Amino acid sequence: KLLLHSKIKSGECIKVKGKVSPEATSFSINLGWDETNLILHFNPRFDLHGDTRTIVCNSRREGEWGEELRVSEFPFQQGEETKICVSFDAEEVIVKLPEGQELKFPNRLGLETAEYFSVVGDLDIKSIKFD
Ligand SMILES: C=CCO[C@@H]1O[C@H](CO)[C@@H](O[C@@H]2O[C@H](CO)[C@H](O)[C@H](OCc3cn(-c4n[nH]c(N)n4)nn3)[C@H]2O)[C@H](O)[C@H]1NC(C)=O
Repeated sequence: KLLLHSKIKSGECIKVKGKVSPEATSFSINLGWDETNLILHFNPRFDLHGDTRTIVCNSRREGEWGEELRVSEFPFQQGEETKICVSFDAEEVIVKLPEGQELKFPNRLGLETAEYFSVVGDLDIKSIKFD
């Protein structure tokens, strides 16, 4: 589990490199103001809550989850290295997936700076870089 509390400005790209656990069920990357106010909950599920090999994205406002968006691509493999880049502005959050695909998710809270970034679950973090 990694937790960062630092001012993250829009336009910066947060690059997470890590290795997915061999028996991974899911991991989450969360960006927002604090744990209960998230502009991005990025949750690849290998096998969780009835989802298999599905990326679930959502927002969270004062602890309440918003409407989930499910993504068709699933460019992750258990036991493999992965690299994900997260950036955002007042309108949207952009997640660059390992093979370069870009996932866009509305910034439902309109946050222009983020103070909270966490990585949770079955991902063994190798590095976090702020580009
Ligand atoms: C079909 C039954 C009712 O719908 C289900 O309702 C579940 C509960 O709300 C949904 O799962 C939540 O979905 C949220 C995003 O919308 C979050 O992913 C939530 O997990 C939050 C979480 C995980 N973790 C965590 N800690 N450690 C690890 N490994 N994970 N900490 N907080 C999940 O428990 C789940 O995605 C949702 N499924 C569907 C298909 O809608």
